[in-house]
Amino acid sequence: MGQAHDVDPLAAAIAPPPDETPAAREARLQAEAEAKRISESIDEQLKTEKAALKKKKPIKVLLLGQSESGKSTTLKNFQLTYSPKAWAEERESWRTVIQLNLVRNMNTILDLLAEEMTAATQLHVSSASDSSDDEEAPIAPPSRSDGPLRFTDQHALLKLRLAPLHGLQKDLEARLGIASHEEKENIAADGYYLGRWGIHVSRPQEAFIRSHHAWKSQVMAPLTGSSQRYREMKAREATEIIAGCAEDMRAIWEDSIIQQMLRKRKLRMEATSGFFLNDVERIAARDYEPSDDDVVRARLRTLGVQEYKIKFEKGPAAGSEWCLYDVGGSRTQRAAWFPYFDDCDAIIFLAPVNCFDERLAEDRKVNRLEDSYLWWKLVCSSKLLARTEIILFLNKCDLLDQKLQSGVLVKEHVRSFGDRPNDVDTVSKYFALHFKDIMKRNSLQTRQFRVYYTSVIDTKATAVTLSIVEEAILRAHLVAADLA
Ligand SMILES: Nc1nc2c(ncn2[C@@H]2O[C@H](COP(=O)(O)OP(=O)(O)OP(=O)(O)O)[C@@H](O)[C@H]2O)c(=O)[nH]1
Ligand SMILES: [Mg+2]
Repeated sequence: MGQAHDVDPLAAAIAPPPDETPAAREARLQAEAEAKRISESIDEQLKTEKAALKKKKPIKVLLLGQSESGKSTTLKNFQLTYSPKAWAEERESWRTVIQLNLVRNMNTILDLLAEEMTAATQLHVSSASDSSDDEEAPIAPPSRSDGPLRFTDQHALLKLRLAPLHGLQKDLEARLGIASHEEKENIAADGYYLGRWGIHVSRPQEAFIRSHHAWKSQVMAPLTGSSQRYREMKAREATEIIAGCAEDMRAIWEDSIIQQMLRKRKLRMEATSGFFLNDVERIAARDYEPSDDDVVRARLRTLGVQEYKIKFEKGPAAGSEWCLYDVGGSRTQRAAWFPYFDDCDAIIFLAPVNCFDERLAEDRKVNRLEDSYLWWKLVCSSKLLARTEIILFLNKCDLLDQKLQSGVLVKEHVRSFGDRPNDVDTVSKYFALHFKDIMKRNSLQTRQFRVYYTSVIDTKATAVTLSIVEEAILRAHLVAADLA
């Protein structure tokens, strides 16, 4: 009885008949082998289809790095290099942003001028000690070691004539759907210190975008009837005001007392984001068309995470679609990065190397280079990114070069640098070694350290870098698909 229970009914059902002839056995074995072959080929096909599907999925690339590291500028380089038709179609929409950048540059100077002129008059009236508490001041107060600024009536006149630019700034922001006063606490805390000698001068408040679709459609989307006429009228009005102010803007910018004032305030306008004052004449022309370089240099802060789909028109990835995610880089926005780590093919991490002597406005105790190291470590050690390709752009090498040439010594800010030569090559390689070391220590599995020394406002050089990066990302995507 016990034995009867041990017989497997299925095995019994498929077992060959006890009286099977050799010919029948041969036929059965052949049929079984054929069935196995078909089953294996179906499995193989399923695997290939799954991999093909994964390969077809858009490649996802995340651009990470602190604010003003150059993420949005890198994204623009991707668009310019790989999607030139779409880029050309959008170029026009950047005119308003560039006008806004220029007007804001000038208003920064006018605000300082107003402050200095008031201070100069007060100096005559009273010798009362003004507060030296500059923590909250948007721009550093005048340094007392500089000589007095000898303003003339001409300065007062220019200031008066350029007064309409304040209203125009608001108008342009409104046209772009920009909320420059919204979330003021974030914005106010988001100015870096541009002090040439490490003295902390925060940059003027910036406007930001929530959605690139939104602002582009504000200036580009076809409208009808009175809305379209109103928009065209506002655009013409802005162009006219700027054209009318062009000469005065140039006069202010080139004025020696104004330059002295900026030096005194330790504000290097040329190093600030979205600087266009050297191009006043060109941009203020009524028929101004933004050049590729202008668009690449135009500055709009990113808020949140912006998704860009780029259809590659050329290169090894031609025909494929990539999803690039451009994120806001200030500290308050970094929590929004994490959900995008999942299912991401590659990360391009931007670290500005010129900022070794600057501090975060969000936290004035934190050095900007240290902040990059910290977030690089977080990215390298993330479990979700364990198999993601990570590429490092040590960016703003051009500004690093300028800073070193102006006499800033790295060893005074990064003690471990010691007595190495204070040149751009040695300094950037030294920083790269540190990033490499962090990656090695913190990656969950061995990964290749891919580093590029970039100045992403140089579109030609960046196109070359991107072609190498493109291949690496493509390869990583295919390998990941085959492993899926
Ligand atoms: N000189 C120089 N300027 C650069 C370089 N990269 C970016 N910039 C400028 O730096 C400013 C900030 O660049 P963005 O690309 O807007 O910075 P971001 O990382 O997107 O900043 P958030 O949107 O605030 O996170 C812009 O005005 C750029 O033109 C560079 O390599 N060299
Ligand atoms: Mg950005």
